[in-house]
Amino acid sequence: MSLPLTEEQKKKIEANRQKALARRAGKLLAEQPQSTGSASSFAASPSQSKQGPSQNFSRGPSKPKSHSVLFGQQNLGNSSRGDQRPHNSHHYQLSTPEQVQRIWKNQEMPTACPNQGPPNQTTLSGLSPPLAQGPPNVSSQQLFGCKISQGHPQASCQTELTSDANTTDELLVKAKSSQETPASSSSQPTSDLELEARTAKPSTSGQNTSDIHEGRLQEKLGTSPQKAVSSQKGLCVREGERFSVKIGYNAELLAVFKSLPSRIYDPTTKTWNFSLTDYSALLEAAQRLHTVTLQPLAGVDGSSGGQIGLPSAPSLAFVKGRCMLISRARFEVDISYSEDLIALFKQMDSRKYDVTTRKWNFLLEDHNKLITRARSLPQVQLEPLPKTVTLAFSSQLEKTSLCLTADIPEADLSEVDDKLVSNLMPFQRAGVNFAIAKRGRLLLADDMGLGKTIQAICIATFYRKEWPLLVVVPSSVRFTWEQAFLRWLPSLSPERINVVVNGKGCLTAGLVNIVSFDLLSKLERQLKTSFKVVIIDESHFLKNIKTARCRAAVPILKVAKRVILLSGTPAMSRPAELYTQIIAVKPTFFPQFHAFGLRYCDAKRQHWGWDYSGSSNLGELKLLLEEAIMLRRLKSDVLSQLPAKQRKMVVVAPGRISAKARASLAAAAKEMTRKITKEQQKEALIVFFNRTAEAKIPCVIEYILDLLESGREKFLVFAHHKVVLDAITKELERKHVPHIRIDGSTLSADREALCQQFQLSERHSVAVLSITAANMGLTFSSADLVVFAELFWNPGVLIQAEDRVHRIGQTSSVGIHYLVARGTADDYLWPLIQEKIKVLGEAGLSETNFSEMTEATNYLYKDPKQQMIYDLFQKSFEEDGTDMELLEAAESFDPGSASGTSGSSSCDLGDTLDESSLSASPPTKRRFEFFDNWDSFTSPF
Ligand SMILES: Nc1ncnc2c1ncn2[C@@H]1O[C@H](COP(=O)(O)OP(=O)(O)OP(=O)(O)O)[C@@H](O)[C@H]1O
Repeated sequence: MSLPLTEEQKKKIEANRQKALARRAGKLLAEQPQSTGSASSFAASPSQSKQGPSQNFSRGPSKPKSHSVLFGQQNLGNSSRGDQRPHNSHHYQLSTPEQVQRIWKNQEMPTACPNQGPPNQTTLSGLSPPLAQGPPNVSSQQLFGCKISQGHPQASCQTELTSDANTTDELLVKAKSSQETPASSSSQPTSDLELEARTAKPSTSGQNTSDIHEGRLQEKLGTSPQKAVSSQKGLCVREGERFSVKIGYNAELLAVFKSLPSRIYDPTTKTWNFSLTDYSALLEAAQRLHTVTLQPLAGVDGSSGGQIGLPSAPSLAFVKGRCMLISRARFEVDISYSEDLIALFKQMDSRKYDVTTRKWNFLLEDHNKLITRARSLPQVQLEPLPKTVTLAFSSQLEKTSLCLTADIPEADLSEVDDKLVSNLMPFQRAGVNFAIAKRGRLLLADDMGLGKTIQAICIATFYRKEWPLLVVVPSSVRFTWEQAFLRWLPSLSPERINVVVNGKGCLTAGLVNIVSFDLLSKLERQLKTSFKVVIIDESHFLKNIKTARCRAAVPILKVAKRVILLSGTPAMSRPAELYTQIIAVKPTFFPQFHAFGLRYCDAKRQHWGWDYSGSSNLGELKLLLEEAIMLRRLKSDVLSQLPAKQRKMVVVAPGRISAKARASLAAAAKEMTRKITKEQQKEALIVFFNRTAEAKIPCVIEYILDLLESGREKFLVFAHHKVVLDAITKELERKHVPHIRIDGSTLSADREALCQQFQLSERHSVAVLSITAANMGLTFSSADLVVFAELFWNPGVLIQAEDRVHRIGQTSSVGIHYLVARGTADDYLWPLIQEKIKVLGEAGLSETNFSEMTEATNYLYKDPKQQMIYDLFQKSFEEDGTDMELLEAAESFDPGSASGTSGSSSCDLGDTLDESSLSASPPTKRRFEFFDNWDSFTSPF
């Protein structure tokens, strides 16, 4: 109990109170006898007593009397503008920049505050990270190592705040003298000086610093430091509907924490947090602990006694929050309750209150007005929308259009080849309009298979006057792009297209230059002048700035006038992956990654640096990207415009076929053109067919790996030769890609189970299937892509195989990719298939038209020998029994053998496979189940 004060004591107290230290006052309070319970009231803002989470506060018995005032004010003027998030509020702040600098110089510890500038950037509010509360089951010894480093495992035991010690000590001495009497807890308001003294000792663990100072103080006073260090200081910090306690490890307090029902331990900040309903109980329990002094929530008194005659909390209430975009037209304010702010909100004509989120939202045109007026409220700190957002939506900020979609004008495409323009589907035309409205800089992120290629060619052609054009693509699709240019731009002569095939190629040899990512990084130094128009296919390949491909592409994109990025999966797992693509399109958007990371990657400071792997404010990010950079349509959005099946001929890179494989192919082709017996010719054809399989393996694997890297999750790969099936499965195993395999050796009983396994799999999955053994009777409708690694001479079988995914249960448009390698048997098989389909179509037996994909394949049969081979193919595959011979040859083909139907060693297969992948497999039970099922030529739908 306090003794009555004499007049003289009161005067002395009044004189010194202005310089008293908060810590000392807290200590004195902790030493006061506890009062008995009575009904508590929240002395914080009146608003809190009327509305908001505080309405739910449980009312508890008596509380410490002056904590909330002594610690309740913060030096608001020093708050960093970026420091908006309640859970990052800082509790010890310095009064002057000089103090800040002095302290910072002595402070090497990284902070845990995500609201700071980039790593190593010194800012005021970074000075006081939350005190580390010992995690469960971790002793203080383990956690802190030594006393001074308490609060942060990284803290140096040598930490000393020498530079400001004199100033602080002086204040402490004065404070001490003022506290010689119990009147130090008197009812006078806390002065600025007192606050200054209190806040002049920031540290990573508040307590450490103050302990040092108090230790010095005790030394100066010749008293024992025992008392000064006996009580551990901490404080409560409001975080929306909850509050956290920032304090070093204290076993007794930890036991209290664990007794509270709403407790949550946050391992990132190493603090405990609680529901406000447990606030009174916690303060009361902490009050009983002699080893702990807890600063209550700013402006809130959870006790019955409340304040010790000091001004009540309304004037101390302080709220921080920020604006978030919630649609093209509106933004929302995310902030805790403030009566003044609500009054301001109510002045806004466009105000709306969302009862679900319990937040207010406004038209964008009210944004600037609201922010300006909120700045005049001293206890409100409202962060505006980021500059990038306000710039992107500047027209709405001036005057909000209520239109929820941007008005995109129709582009004039009269200069673009009519063949292309007239073939654009309506949504593709809209995509081209969007791109041109964005002046040729965009990320076209349409779902896979929606025809990004045709749109990109159209957009690039709109800027044809600025060509030469650079097209950077995954290596496996270089020739597919060449085909697409030839197909859609008849005005472009084939010689003007330059596909760079190796490191000796020239990047600028054509009007259209197509290069792989990897070759670009080798050849980019060739560039003397910049490309003004650049297309990047699968632009998510650039997601990691540290990769060679990204380092090569980004400088080219920076200087290009038009940048057309294409990706069906621009970010596969986290927003951070979008960053390079965003700055490639708009370098002025978030020029520093850290700002992007703070807002959209939930950036968190860890002991090793910043962690940007999270995600935050995704709704706003999506709106921002869609407004300024990105166009994304899903298949489901445009399904009515899509055909049920979209076939694509993928010309696989001939460069991948090794010289030796090519030589053996040429030898086999030559053999077929010799005047030999029918039997010999057939044998030569089988060799040619087998050599084709062997030669295609590296290209096939490259293509499959590119698909996986592009985010294709589930697809079917059909092949015919066992050696191809083996190589694919081996590679998938090596890459740990889940897959199933069904071939001639799979038992009937297992087929359905494997099929179900694939159907139900939610992750990546590839079904590796034999064309002949798995082309019918199985349903794989959970996939929407089929890849034919090899061609098969019987189109009926191919279409049956396609229909494993295109069947009842399929809700999407299905993509079919035929991998075709030039200079192989595919040169003959492909037209053979087309020819057969044509005949069937004429007979009304097929709606399928393969030829629509192959208009540009006019390289065939310029040579009479090629015609001879084609004739042989035609004859052989029409004769009864040939199928069986070819099938058996495919099954038993062993690339390592020296027989007439094999020959070269496995090292002929190119540079992506190791020898063992092609080793002969044990004999298997043959099972050729296919037969012509002409019914399947008509769509089941
Ligand atoms: N307007 C069109 N007319 C005819 N065919 C089209 C049209 N649009 C797309 N296609 C065809 O659809 C198939 C898929 O197109 P494309 O390869 O451009 O898709 P994508 O969006 O790039 O897919 P992915 O992301 O998988 O690469 C191709 O065979 C293409 O020729």
